[in-house]
Amino acid sequence: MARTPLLMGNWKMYKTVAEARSFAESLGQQSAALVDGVEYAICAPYTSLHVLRVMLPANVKVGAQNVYPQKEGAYTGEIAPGMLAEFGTRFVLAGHSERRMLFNESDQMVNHKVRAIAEAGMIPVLCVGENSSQKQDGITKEVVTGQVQQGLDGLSQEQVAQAVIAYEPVWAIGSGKTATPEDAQYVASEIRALVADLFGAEAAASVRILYGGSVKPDNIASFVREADIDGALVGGASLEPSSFVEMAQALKGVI
Ligand SMILES: O=C(CO)COP(=O)(O)O
Repeated sequence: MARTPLLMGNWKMYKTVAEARSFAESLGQQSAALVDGVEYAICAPYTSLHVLRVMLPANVKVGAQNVYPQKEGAYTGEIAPGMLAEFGTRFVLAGHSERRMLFNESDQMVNHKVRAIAEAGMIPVLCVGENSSQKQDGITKEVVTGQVQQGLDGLSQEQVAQAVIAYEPVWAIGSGKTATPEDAQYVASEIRALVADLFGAEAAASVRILYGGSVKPDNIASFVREADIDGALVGGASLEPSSFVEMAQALKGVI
């Protein structure tokens, strides 16, 4: 497969700097178990980005979970893309369902963030997914492709080729329930087909699509084995170095 698989943790609002340091130390001790041929990343709270950048093994990249889409200005409490890029942040999440729901982020705001992240030279991770009532109504494809179309609007073909899209069904997040690999593959294939329509075949062949939602060491391989799923965005199971390493090991057979 031409696309490098990506195992990405999303720590959400967990871990102090001291806890992040001890995670990085522990992962460093086990770094030989991080199989080659996979790209690794941890999206951490802003406060832990620096310690992770300094202490994580070299093959584990640092990501942020949010950003404000302005270069600078009177935006009390916000963080600009350039501030993240300055010390080596590689990925930034945009449009995670928790931000869409709890902080009322619209598709338009998500799109501004995606553009600002790409313009600052980092890789946007556009998060999309249907909620349970949308799933029951049978409109998963419409919801997800709508979010992707609006989220990527205005990016260049090259920026889309570099980007990451995370398909996370809202009902699967933190619930212990997952999509079936077949359903996740179907949605991922629809996302890739839409990217091909909007940005061309080359961008569609390069963009990485992750599955997220209750991914664990014992189920990650079943998703990443699917043709259009290039990795996983993992919440709870990314918090312990041991389960992060177990997920890396589980990918051995499927890359
Ligand atoms: O929201 C998620 C990652 O962004 C998924 O969280 P869980 O892996 O804890 O279900």
